[in-house]
Amino acid sequence: MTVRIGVIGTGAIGRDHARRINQVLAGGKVVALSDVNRASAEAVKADIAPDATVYATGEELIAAADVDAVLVTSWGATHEQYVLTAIAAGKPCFCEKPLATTAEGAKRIVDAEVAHGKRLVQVGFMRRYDAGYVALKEAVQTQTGAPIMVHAAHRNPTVPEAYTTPMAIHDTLIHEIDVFRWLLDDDYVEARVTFPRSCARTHAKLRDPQIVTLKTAKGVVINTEIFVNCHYGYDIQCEVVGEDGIARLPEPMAIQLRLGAKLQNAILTDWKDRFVASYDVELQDFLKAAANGTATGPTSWDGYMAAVTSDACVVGQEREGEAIAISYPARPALYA
Ligand SMILES: NC(=O)C1=CN([C@@H]2O[C@H](COP(=O)(O)OP(=O)(O)OC[C@H]3O[C@@H](n4cnc5c(N)ncnc54)[C@H](O)[C@@H]3O)[C@@H](O)[C@H]2O)C=CC1
Ligand SMILES: O=C1[C@@H](O)[C@H](O)[C@@H](O)[C@H](O)[C@H]1O
Repeated sequence: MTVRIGVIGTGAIGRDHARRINQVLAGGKVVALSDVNRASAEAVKADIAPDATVYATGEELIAAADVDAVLVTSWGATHEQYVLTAIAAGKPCFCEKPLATTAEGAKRIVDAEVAHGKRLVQVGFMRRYDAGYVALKEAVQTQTGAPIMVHAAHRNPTVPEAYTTPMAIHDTLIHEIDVFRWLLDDDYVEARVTFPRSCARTHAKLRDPQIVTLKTAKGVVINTEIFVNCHYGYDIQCEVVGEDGIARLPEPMAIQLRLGAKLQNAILTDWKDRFVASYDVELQDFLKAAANGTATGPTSWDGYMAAVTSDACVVGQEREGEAIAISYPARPALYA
């Protein structure tokens, strides 16, 4: 079966996911596009999906009879409305992170999906599909003993002026928040944020870098440095310290050079290149489940837990150094 896909939001990642579905993956075809900037949807139609219909609104796209499943890749603040509409229509929906920009919004999606009674939503936490993280999880579960600490870093070379201090949590750390819950099979109970002096390359609305410390229910302490003007590259680091040993996330494959009296390894500079393979695998997973009218992979509950934790971290930014407690309701059986 070919799953007929509608894409809402055809900017950077929407365009890239449309390309994946039409040119890389099996079992899907982009038949519908929508963007508040119609010219953007028309450009994706011209370049990638010539047979697609361009709709004026995301709601019209979701209602279209020939759309079997939906990709929500618009700005974060608009995700909730489209995911709720897709659930109401009973259509599988892949939603880029964040699932919603508030924990209340994410909870409304959880409640709607639970009321529907079947999984329909996959959240775009692609790191769970990264071969390095999958291998790391295997090592943590089978070799290094019970985890005690995690040391991590999320570094971007630069961010635009519009990127503010809370975005370091909602837009950037959110990947670590999700992937460490999955990696450790654990939940968070506490968050704390500290700021060293800001780096010279940051701007007025951004305190950069920052260090977020999360504590889990099993007592693991996770320290993550978020440094989004690090200048030198896009660098994702993670080391899990266990009872018997230490497991470290592999570096992306790179040719090692012995050149000019130096031993060199190139470092990537763009998140698109770092996680290109995981985006392919996560969307292939979505197409496979959508063909059966359902969804697998990261759940609405995972999106909700990430939103609850993000909110606590943002409070932690406002109350530097203070431990902020994290609490949430019981997990519904749909997400067991
Ligand atoms: N998983 C990952 O690694 C990544 C995820 N993202 C997420 O994907 C989403 C989109 O990010 P980008 O593509 O980088 O942004 P972008 O700004 O390049 O594209 C977003 C598009 O959505 C459109 N849009 C905004 N509001 C809309 C609405 N109400 N209805 C329809 N279209 C609307 C905009 O006109 C724009 O074309 C964000 O939530 C972002 O956090 C982005 C980059 C990487
Ligand atoms: O989701 C992403 C971006 O929105 C975000 O700005 C980057 O920091 C992340 O590494 C990338 O994966």
